[in-house]
Amino acid sequence: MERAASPPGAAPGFLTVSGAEKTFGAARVLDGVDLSMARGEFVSLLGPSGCGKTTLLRIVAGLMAPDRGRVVLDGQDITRRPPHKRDVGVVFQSYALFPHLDVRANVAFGLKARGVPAARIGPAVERLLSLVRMEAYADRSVKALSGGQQQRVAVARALVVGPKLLLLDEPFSALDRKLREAMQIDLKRILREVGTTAVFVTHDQDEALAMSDRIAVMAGGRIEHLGTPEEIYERPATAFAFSFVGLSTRLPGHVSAAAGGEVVVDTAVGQVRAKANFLPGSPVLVGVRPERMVVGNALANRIVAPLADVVFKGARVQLLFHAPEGAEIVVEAAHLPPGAASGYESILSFAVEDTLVYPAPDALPDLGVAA
Ligand SMILES: Nc1ncnc2c1ncn2[C@@H]1O[C@H](COP(=O)(O)OP(=O)(O)OP(=O)(O)O)[C@@H](O)[C@H]1O
Repeated sequence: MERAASPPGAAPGFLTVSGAEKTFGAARVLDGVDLSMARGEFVSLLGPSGCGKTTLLRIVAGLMAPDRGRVVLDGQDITRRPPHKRDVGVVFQSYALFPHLDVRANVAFGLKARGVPAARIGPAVERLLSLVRMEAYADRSVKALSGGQQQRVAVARALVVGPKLLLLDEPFSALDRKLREAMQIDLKRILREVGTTAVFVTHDQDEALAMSDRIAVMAGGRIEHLGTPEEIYERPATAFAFSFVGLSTRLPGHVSAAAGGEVVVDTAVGQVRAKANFLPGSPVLVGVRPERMVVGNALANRIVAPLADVVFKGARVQLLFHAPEGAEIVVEAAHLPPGAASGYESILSFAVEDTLVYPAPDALPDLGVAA
């Protein structure tokens, strides 16, 4: 997977949000958020509807003041600075272009407003139009553009003034899937070329995994895990992050033995071992990714469950097994096991190292409205 890497040796701290809190009435929407980003980095805020992503973005943009906390950009405390004095560009889901202006005038707008001489505006606008591949549409009214084209113009308009930071709030959510994927690749290329630091709000985990240097998984006004896509997927820090990102098997259980950094967990479908530290008797949630589980007894942890359903995914198949108490076991395999049919009792196995264990949430995590 190719990602725009942060410049070598770049330390976090180009953008720092510390202790951000925001309450609306009785609702605490941000509950002490800390976020530190390196120059040139692309970070996605990922989480279910209402978790506070947009509120955090608006605080960084200066469109809303935090009740507590600070925002520092490139060494300057901008917490109380108005939006237009922050050097921050914003692209929203709705394109918010000026409908009475053509594409070129929309992109030129920010430079004109800053009193940049006309001789410098022309080349800057042409460069941005070429970057977003909209040169051929420069004279067209923005009303005569498709959604994807309008969003390209919105990105060009935000970048033309050379902001230190670009904030994007679900910019592709109105686009169909194919166009959205094309725009993701394009935006990555554009930001790499300009080297702009960006914060990207999405509730679409595939989008976050595909685009980000790091992802901040948010829930209930907090960042649950901030890490690279690989870290977030392979070693999520919390049961929520594990459950929200990717498909997963989640089995409730109790620790029956613990020694030397390893635990044994009793689940409704069998005993499993994992590398973790919990006291015996602790209620836990065992987690396994679908591609880490195999049909058959090849690996050390073995459970038995009946096959409930098969979902063909083209090159792969997803096998769904039922565990008691409503838990579902998901296995991704290259092909259907011979003789597999609904109700077929199977041994499923997975490695001790691939078995994740979390403190049992009060209830299985509420994933909100996923993409
Ligand atoms: N100005 C406001 N006044 C009152 N409540 C607000 C205000 N802005 C946001 N909220 C509430 O704060 C919570 C978090 O909103 P926010 O827009 O940050 O969530 P989000 O994670 O971006 O969700 P979504 O993906 O649905 O946009 C929501 O419950 C929302 O209703």
